[in-house]
Amino acid sequence: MLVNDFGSVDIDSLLVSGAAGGTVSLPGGCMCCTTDAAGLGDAIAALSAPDVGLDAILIEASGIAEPPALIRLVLAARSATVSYGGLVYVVDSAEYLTTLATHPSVRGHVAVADLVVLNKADTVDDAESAAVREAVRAVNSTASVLAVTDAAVDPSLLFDDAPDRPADDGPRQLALDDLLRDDHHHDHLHAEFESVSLDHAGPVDPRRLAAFLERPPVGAYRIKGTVLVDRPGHADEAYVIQAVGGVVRVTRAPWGAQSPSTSLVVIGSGLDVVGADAALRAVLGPDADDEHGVLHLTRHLT
Ligand SMILES: Nc1nc2c(ncn2[C@@H]2O[C@H](COP(=O)(O)OP(=O)(O)OP(=O)(O)O)[C@@H](O)[C@H]2O)c(=O)[nH]1
Repeated sequence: MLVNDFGSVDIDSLLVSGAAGGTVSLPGGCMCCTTDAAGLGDAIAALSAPDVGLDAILIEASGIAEPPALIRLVLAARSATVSYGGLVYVVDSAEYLTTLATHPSVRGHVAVADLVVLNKADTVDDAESAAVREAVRAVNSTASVLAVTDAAVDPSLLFDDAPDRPADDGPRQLALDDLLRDDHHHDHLHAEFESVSLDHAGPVDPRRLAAFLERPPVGAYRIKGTVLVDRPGHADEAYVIQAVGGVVRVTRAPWGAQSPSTSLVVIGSGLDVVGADAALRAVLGPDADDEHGVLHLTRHLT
């Protein structure tokens, strides 16, 4: 976790104690005012080295940080081992409308969020809750919006299970897959989210898939999967898709034991499941006369 607190940037050395080198410090003050992404980029690069073994890096911005600037810094830090995981904005349901009146700039923060968590749902009645949701929707018509108590968000909305680890690999930091596994053993105290999936033996239309990923359905948080692009020179390996809030990452991977096919899932909250399902199915193809359409997908290759 990278914590950005009012001008001084510190990484809690305990939280990254398993990381190579222990603590990484970011000189230069508040991330939102940093004109040069090097400090943050270097820290993200150090933390994402495969031997460090972190599953995810969470940057907690202070209340005054500028989310658009933070997104730019994180996007600039993308690499073969780092992809953008989305901007989550946590709202105090009881205070949000008052805060909007006193700090109108909050609208600009909510506007760029990929997931808006309406926390403290237990402190508002249905009418207040609906008014908060409407105020969020007024500035952000596409984000996932999830009302919760105690900020209890199902981690599967945000992350995938990590690849299998050895069953007993000794003392180490708690990993996200431990959390996910553990979570499945409990009653779901957190709000439910929706998902829509597609498994198809055939290929996609790459131009339509790219458009779908770049402009995801309302309420979608992330889209992932592997797809077959049935064009000469493209079908020999899978295209592996990850997208959050229109930020698309595409890589190639061997089919291995899997026969070439298409498998996609859209995960979100406030998702129009029927509409998202129809939009997802509409990416199947390909259009026979669109030989250059694949460029719309390959331009996202990393
Ligand atoms: N009733 C209620 N109280 C909550 C909920 N979530 C958090 N709180 C309380 O709100 C207070 C603030 O919670 P924190 O987790 O410290 O919030 P924070 O945003 O991290 O605060 P900072 O340290 O200022 O960044 C605590 O007293 C929590 O117990 C909720 O869903 N319902």
